[in-house]
Amino acid sequence: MKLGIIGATGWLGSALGAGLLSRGILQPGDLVLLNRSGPRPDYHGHADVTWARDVADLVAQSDVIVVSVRPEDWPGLDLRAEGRLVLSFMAGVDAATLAGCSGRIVRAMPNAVAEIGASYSPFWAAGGVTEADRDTVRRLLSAIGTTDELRTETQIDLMTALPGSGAAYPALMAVAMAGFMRAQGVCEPIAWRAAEAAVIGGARLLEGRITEAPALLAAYRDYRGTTAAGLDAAEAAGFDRAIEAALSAATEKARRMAASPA
Ligand SMILES: NC(=O)C1=CN([C@@H]2O[C@H](COP(=O)(O)OP(=O)(O)OC[C@H]3O[C@@H](n4cnc5c(N)ncnc54)[C@H](O)[C@@H]3O)[C@@H](O)[C@H]2O)C=CC1
Ligand SMILES: O=C(O)[C@@H]1CCC=N1
Repeated sequence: MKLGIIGATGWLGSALGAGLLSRGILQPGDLVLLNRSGPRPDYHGHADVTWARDVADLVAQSDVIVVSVRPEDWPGLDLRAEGRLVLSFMAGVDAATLAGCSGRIVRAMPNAVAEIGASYSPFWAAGGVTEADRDTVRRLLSAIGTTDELRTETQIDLMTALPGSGAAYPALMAVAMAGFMRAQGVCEPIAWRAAEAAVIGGARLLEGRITEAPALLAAYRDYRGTTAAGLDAAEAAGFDRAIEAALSAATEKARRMAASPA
């Protein structure tokens, strides 16, 4: 299978290319790449990939096409992909808009954790996408982590808001936590290490058992110690409401982008 990646040296396109090659899912000769800055002598340690001249050249050489450009760059792309499977990573560009390229459309929502092969990238398939296409999509997405098929396209906007945000909310928490420590006179490196202990160490304890989060919270509350006091104060200050507002705002933004394409 020849895979064309439009935006092959961008954040996600590059992570996908790296994952496909390092995991041996595709060979360098299977990749047809396009970016705006032109061919590079080395693509993740490989010289023998194909660099397309333009979008039409990429389509002509590819069976499957990944669109990994920013949503605002979609209208200028002029993608004509009749008979091809088109896998879009774009937030807020819906299937009705993508249908203009005449390909078989799948939308996936990866995240920046693709960089370390641990993205959760759920996908949704439009009409006309075959079971073989779905297998292809699962195989491609396995290069950057895990996936599930979603039943409705509207859920892509929700996934854009949550897993799509990648490391953003952990980073937001880390900045607030380290900021508190510094404000209390803790030196910079120790403030960051303290935040890392809570954000990364705590997350590692939950890895693979996230459904146990409510039980873990209950255990801290039952302990009736300092953490229980902190949890109560966070809730009283609107922690849940802040998360809800964040996810609602991001989902709404994705929906607005789809409603009025650039
Ligand atoms: N970065 C993230 O965390 C996430 C991004 N996405 C979606 O993935 C898509 C890609 O995002 P990023 O990789 O972050 O963007 P990026 O800006 O890092 O990469 C996009 C690349 O596309 C290239 N490009 C733009 N127009 C082009 C054209 N006409 N021909 C060839 N190359 C072109 C740009 O030069 C750039 O290298 C976006 O649509 C975004 O909504 C989805 C989930 C998470
Ligand atoms: O912030 C963004 O727009 C990108 C797309 C989806 C998640 N991250």
